[in-house]
Amino acid sequence: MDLEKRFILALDQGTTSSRAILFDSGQRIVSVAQRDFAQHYPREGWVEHDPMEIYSTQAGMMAEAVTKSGIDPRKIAAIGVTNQRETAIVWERATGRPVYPAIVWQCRRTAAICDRLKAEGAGEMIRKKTGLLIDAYFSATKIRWILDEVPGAQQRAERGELLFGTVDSWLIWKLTGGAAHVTDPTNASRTMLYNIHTLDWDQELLDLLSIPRAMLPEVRSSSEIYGYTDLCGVRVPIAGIAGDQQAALFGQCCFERGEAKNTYGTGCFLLMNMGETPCESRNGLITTVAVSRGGRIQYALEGSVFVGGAVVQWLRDELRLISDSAEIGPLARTVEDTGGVYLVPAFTGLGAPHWDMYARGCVMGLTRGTTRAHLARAAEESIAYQVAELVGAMERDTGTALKTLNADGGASRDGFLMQFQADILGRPVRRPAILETTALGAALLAGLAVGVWDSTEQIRRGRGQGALFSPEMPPQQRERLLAGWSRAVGHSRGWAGPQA
Ligand SMILES: Nc1ncnc2c1ncn2[C@@H]1O[C@H](COP(=O)(O)OP(=O)(O)O)[C@@H](O)[C@H]1O
Ligand SMILES: O=P(O)(O)OC[C@H](O)CO
Repeated sequence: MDLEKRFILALDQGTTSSRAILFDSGQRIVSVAQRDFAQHYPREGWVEHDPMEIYSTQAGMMAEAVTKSGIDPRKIAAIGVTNQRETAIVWERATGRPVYPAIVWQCRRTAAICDRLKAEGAGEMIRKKTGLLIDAYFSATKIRWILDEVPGAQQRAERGELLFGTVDSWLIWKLTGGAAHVTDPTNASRTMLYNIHTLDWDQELLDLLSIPRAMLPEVRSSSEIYGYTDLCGVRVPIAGIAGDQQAALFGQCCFERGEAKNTYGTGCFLLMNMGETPCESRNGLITTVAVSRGGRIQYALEGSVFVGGAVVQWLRDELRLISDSAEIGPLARTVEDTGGVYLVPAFTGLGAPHWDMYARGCVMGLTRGTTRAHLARAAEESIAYQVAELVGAMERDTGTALKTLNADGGASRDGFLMQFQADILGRPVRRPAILETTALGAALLAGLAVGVWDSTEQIRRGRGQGALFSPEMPPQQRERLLAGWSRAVGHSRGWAGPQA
């Protein structure tokens, strides 16, 4: 019997769904299983997930992807894990029970803790050590909130009874039956507790937020065996971890300094590989770890937009303007422009480059003639404008122009969006043949650890061609539209601030 281990299973635990994708050693998708899970919005600006549902959907999809493929699980060489980042989970070491729902990266409940840190003048120290700006986005203040609000949690954490993890740690702890409490630098660098220069949890930051070190996972590389799990009756190593945006960077073959990608998922995340030297942003971007592999670390410059494809979901689920996400592009195409309408989807504040926790969404320029097609188009365009702002900031920081934007993620299926993105950037947008670059990145990291692939050069050689969208919009029109966008953003700023 041929039992050559030439398949890799990627677990892609995203903000809105848990996915498992089986790849073969030719980097081709063999099977996909995906399930959405519940989003909880208990108060204005709050976002929570149920950690048990994160785990059960992910474990279910893992088994389903294997069953669907019909492949003998003994041929699966390893599992790679990639995940929504920053989302904070605290659970009991003894029972595995979460003490509170997962506080999701989008959640704004810790804005007041962030304001306090800023007022204490911690911003510069935090930026220097972590590469981040103080924002409710990152995990640290979410952990602080749980330790404050769950009775007895601080004392229990100090006694070593509670564990913290981002979603990767939580899943791996569950999948290994509590044997591995680990993470990797790409996830650790999103917590605001990890020093990206010493590559360790930072005691000064832990003291600042009174977070006991005993809660934190061990930080290992992004590509090595962390432990084993039972996959359909077979013991399979878990051998890759990366936060989803860093996984997509790797999955897009951005292995070298200067290579960049933008993922259009729930949010939009532009990352550029900066090589082995971290680059400090002066334009509202953050510095983060791109990957840690074979004793080497690479850094990335990142621009994070909180609401990207999520604006499409909002039109579908809340406004009910469309019944399926795929309808938005064709609907937007039915009008030549938005009729002067701008939609700023600052539903959970604004991320890069504005970093305004108190911004809220607005629609500007409505007239009697505004139709649902105009609104749909304005929503689509808002995704591209936000990404254009990131590209501008990145180009100012690095002093080099991006020749082509590599795109991926669920909303990059949308041809209208890709074309408008190319138009508004005045640069071509390249979409790869496999849009599941996040899962692919995790699979590659795991496969490299167990010898399915030998090198990144081999991986790059194995890539097919994708689609190219070339800019067609005249420059004057582009500038006029971008100026309108800036004015609209101005109206959304500070709306829900402490004075409001
Ligand atoms: N055909 C489409 N056109 C526009 N947006 C889409 C389309 N298909 C999916 N999306 C959007 O893409 C997002 C999902 O992308 P995905 O990469 O799966 O996200 P995540 O990993 O954040 O859960 C959703 O916000 C959805 O609205
Ligand atoms: O779930 P996604 O793909 O939108 O990614 C979420 C990010 O990791 C948040 O930083």
